[in-house]
Amino acid sequence: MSKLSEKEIVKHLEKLPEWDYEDDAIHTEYEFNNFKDCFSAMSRIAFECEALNHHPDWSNSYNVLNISLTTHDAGGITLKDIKLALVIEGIVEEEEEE
Ligand SMILES: C[C@H](O)[C@H](O)[C@H]1CNC2=NC(N)=NC(=O)C2=N1
Repeated sequence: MSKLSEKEIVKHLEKLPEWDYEDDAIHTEYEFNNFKDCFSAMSRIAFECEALNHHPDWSNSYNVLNISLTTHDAGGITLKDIKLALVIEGIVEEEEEE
């Protein structure tokens, strides 16, 4: 899969207002009510990543989750990153509503 142009990335990020684009990756940070909710979201995201065979660079500190997405094989941002970010948004939205 080839990497997206900067113009294409900016266009896709219109659907992902909480995500920033920097250094050939897209980034966001989530703050949950507590560690349990954060880890629960991480667990659900992990299974989706496996299903998509596309994995995040992420870090967790107590109730905060930082996620960066890039396609290592392509050396930049591809549709796989946009798709996974949309899936992650859906999971986090559900997690926050529970
Ligand atoms: C063989 C290669 O590692 C796999 O196709 C997948 C695994 N998960 C991946 N995840 C991400 N973010 N980028 C990749 O290029 C990638 N490649």
